[in-house]
Amino acid sequence: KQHGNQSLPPGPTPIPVLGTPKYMDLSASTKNFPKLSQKYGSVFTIWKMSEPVIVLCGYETVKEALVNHAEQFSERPIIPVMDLSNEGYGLDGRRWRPIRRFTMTSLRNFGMGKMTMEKRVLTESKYLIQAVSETGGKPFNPRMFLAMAVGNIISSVLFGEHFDYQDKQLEELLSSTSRHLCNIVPVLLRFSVIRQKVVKEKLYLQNFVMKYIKHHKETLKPESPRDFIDYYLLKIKEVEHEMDPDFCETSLLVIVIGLLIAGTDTTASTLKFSLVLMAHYPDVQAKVQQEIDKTTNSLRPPEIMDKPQLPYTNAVIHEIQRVLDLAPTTLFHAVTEDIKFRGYTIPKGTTVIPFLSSVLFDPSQWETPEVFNPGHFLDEEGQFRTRLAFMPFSAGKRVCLGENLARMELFLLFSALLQRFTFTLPPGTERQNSKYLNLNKTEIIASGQICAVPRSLSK
Ligand code: HEM
Repeated sequence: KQHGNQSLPPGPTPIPVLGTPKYMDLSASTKNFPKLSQKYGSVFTIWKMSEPVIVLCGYETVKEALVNHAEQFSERPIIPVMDLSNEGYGLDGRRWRPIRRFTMTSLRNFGMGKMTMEKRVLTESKYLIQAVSETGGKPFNPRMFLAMAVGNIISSVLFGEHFDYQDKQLEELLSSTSRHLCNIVPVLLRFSVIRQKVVKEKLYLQNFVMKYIKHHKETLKPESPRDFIDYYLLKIKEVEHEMDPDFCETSLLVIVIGLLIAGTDTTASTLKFSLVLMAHYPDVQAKVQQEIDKTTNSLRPPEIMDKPQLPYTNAVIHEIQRVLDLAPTTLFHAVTEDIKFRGYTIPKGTTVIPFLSSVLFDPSQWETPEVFNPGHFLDEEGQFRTRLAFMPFSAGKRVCLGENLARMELFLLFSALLQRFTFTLPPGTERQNSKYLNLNKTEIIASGQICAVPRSLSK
């Protein structure tokens, strides 16, 4: 197809002005994109009105773009909802590079010191276990508890706050962040998002976070930063002599809100899906429990240092993330300059969609792509093996900034819960196969119920 005098990848013919609206409906992308890819190949063009949008399919293609041409594919198109009030500072704004670098380093620093990230997660897992045990084995939807646990972890990291599970503030915060994320991650599209509402939620989040920034400024001790806001405030002081510093209170506010939105519902939904899946696959669950019992001797919750002794558990968590495919079209990318890719020309600024589903289900990469199979991540000796096509966090310069935290949360919370409880389907509910589970993810995450039957820990 000709766009100007350059050759774009092929694709369905756009309707003048409207483009290809059918294919811009991302909630249908898992259905539509494979068909388009079959017809036009692993790189094709769809149209958002009169703007071309390039879709990348399959492990080889996505890797070639995001990893081999990482720099060129590292830009973001402007997402109006996100751009509303961030004044160019957000992680998708013009100034993302230094802010992203700083944020990653500070999150990594929480791996050290008194209150390590692991300790924060382990502390929270106790509250979660308590809340789950109070359901007394009766059917319940664990979604809210999981969101509260994960919300508490990120708020402890960002501003040192732990909320009680009954606290209305936490509930408000969670529903606010979750409605925001729905705009971005189609599998989480449960609520109809009205623009006005988004603006209101944003204001709520702004006021909420501003209160903490104010309090932190008043109580900051430069020699002992307590959390992310403290680190950031110190950085602001360090660069305040600069003419137009990237680090200022506006960018702090934008980043903290961004982290709250990106860091809560993603992990909580993955955990929710994990528990329901375990109820549908009792053999897998029993094997995980056996491995955990053997390693921890039934007494203490699993820790990160146990991971090498828990290859099966680790494989199960990876396989859950693969089949969940939480962000099928990830966040949009854009190219930094005119580039040649696979014989085509993609003009500077063009939106690019790396279609992660097509990587996580790529038949050339997975033995049984459509089937839940922890064996994908195990070698012949039953040891854990990484797979290059495991990209639920995407890849390259824009790979999920919270990947380490998310993986730590998934491992610690999932294994702590399975150590204490056996998750079963409510009486009268039938077990389902991979196909059903694949087709009903949104429903399962939103409203699926399970029972948590306490296990008797021997010794
Ligand atoms: C299971 C949990 C999670 C999944 C599956 C996930 C997945 C993703 C994906 C696919 C992207 C887009 C990458 C791209 O553009 O190619 C992303 C971006 C991002 N994630 Fe996550 N994420 C998770 C948890 C978290 C957590 C816990 C945090 C916060 C601490 C977080 C913070 C972010 C941020 C800030 C970005 C934007 C990065 C940038 O634009 O430079 N995520 N995530």
